[in-house]
Amino acid sequence: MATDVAFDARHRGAPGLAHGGAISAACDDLFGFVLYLVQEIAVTRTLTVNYLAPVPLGQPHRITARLQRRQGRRLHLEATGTGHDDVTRFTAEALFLVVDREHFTPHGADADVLAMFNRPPEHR
Ligand SMILES: CCCCCCCCCCCCCC(=O)SCCNC(=O)CCNC(=O)[C@H](O)C(C)(C)COP(=O)(O)OP(=O)(O)OC[C@H]1O[C@@H](n2cnc3c(N)ncnc32)[C@H](O)[C@@H]1OP(=O)(O)O
Repeated sequence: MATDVAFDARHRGAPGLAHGGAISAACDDLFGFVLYLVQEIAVTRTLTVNYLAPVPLGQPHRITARLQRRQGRRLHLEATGTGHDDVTRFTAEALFLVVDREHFTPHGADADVLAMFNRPPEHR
């Protein structure tokens, strides 16, 4: 699974650079899309981002994510963020835990929860 993202002024941390939280969110979000490929309902338990180099605003980066291994309910995912200049500026590792649909039903409208399992959400 891959996405191209160019962080912009909304994601600014230090002047001219993307905030680490925005980078982390982008990785977590893409991991959520990997779940559609592996056909598992799961949520993030841990997320570790390795910030290897500053990420300039306005420069497209390709984030690729994949399931690295599975161990029972535990899904180990990994991601890499690389600029068009071939510089890898961040990587991420996450542990997702498989949950039942009931994990979501107390919090969202039934139709919204059902729709989430039928198709990926609109890309934001
Ligand atoms: C079909 C396609 C559908 C796709 C759509 C999907 C939905 C999309 C959603 C989009 C999402 C997008 C992303 C988002 O934004 S997800 C949003 C952010 N995440 C959350 O809100 C999750 C909040 N946390 C929880 O709800 C609970 O903690 C969960 C449900 C995760 C686990 O609570 P639960 O009570 O169930 O489990 P447990 O605590 O007994 O642990 C279970 C097992 O795991 C082992 N363990 C725990 N920690 C670690 C660790 N650090 N290293 C190694 N192992 C660890 C633990 O020892 C145990 O092992 P075992 O004893 O069983 O052997």
